[in-house]
Amino acid sequence: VEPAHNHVPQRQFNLADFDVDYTTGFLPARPPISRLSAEFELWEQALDKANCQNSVLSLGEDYSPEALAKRDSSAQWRAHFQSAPVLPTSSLHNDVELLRRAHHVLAFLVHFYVHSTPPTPTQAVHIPASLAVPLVTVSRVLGIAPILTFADTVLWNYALIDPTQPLSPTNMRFQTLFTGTQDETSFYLCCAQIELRGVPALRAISNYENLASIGDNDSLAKVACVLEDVAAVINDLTSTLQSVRCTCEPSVFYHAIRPWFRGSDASGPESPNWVFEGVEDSDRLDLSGPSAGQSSLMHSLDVFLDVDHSLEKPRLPAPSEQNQRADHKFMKRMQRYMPSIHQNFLQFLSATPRCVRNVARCHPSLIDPYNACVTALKQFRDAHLRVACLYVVSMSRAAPKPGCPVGAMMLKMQAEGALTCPVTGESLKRQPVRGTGGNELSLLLKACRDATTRTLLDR
Ligand code: HEM
Repeated sequence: VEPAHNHVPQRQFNLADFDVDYTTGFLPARPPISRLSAEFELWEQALDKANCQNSVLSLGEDYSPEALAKRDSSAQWRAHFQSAPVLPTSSLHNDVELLRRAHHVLAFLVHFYVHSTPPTPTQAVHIPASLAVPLVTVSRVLGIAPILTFADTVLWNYALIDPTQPLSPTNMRFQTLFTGTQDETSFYLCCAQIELRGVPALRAISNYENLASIGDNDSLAKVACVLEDVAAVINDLTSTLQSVRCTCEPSVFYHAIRPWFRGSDASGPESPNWVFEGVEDSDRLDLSGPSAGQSSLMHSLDVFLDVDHSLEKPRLPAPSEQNQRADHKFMKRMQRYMPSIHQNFLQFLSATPRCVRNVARCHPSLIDPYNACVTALKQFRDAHLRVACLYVVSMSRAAPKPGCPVGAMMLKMQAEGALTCPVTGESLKRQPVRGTGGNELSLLLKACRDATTRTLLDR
């Protein structure tokens, strides 16, 4: 019996059906809109006050004199939402660009609201209904989690520097920033550059899916070309990822930018969840912070190559004890933080009748090109582990730099033998280093890397 993948595909694979553009990929081809209509000025004006060089807000966990000087203006900014009306959103529901802008604005406002509040770790953070209800409503229409996502910070956050020129890494800026630093811009830019460089891989995958048949020499040569193109893209993604080190300072990332990203679960399972006032079942919402782990491009590469992060398929070498302790559901869960149409894209891709790993297994000439792709992705994850270690793990262990009052205060307290910080109440015991989604970081990243290695085929 001929394998199923040899037959003419029953389905056309069309990127455009999934709102994936042939030149900009998962980034919208039309630049995201920059303001909602007048009826939503309540939100837009609040964002204006938070999103500028002289923002009225400061990080609640920052006890520097400059931050303390903004405590009153921060409190006033937040108080405004406690008495603000719950604006109806139905006028946005038929326009995906307006819905995305609303999600972007509201999700940034929620993070500004939560993280400008001085922390009280034993008490739940309450998000007022004026923010919580419209955010949950527009999120349900978009089919995306009601929190700041990779889409809000990168995909739906760009603007063209010169609107007469096409989108490119040198012709983009970002509309909303927590810190206004060049480091934050560079971090989003690195992610956007990866999305753009990934587009030829998406086109190659779509060409593969649409090949009339697979089996004859001509079609096998075409599959080998697809795999070579995808491997070249992944190698470039690794260089782009590493280039972030030149433009984004680890201490700025760790101490000034990343605290704004923290989601409801960032301090681990025991910390109280955020409460969305006016929302039923608020405790069942998906509320992890934004992560490039939500990049549909990276998931597309995994799905195309059949990387099994869930440890469901029999692969060798068997997962280590450490791999088994990691959160196997992380990558699957991150898909809920993508726009639903991109989730559908991944589902469609994963349901392919011609999984390229199976095809390569049946055709020895494809094993090397296939393994070269998987090796490139494994090398991306090795490089990513080093970046995450430099920006997160080492920063969490390093003595704080001068000018980092939060870290300095915590160290002083620790030296004096205190178990909890008297100001924030935070435990001073050494905690496992967690990702923005609350996962134990190195366990998770190594498990993702090792799942990639297990995808390699034997020669
Ligand atoms: C300074 C740069 C970066 C740092 C510090 C960093 C850090 C992290 C951390 C802490 C995680 C754990 C999951 C979580 O968010 O909770 C993670 C996951 C992830 N990140 Fe990054 N990241 C960086 C840049 C990027 C870029 C540019 C990409 C590519 C788009 C990327 C792709 C991923 C992916 C795909 C995951 C899921 C785990 C995996 O697939 O290995 N990261 N990252």
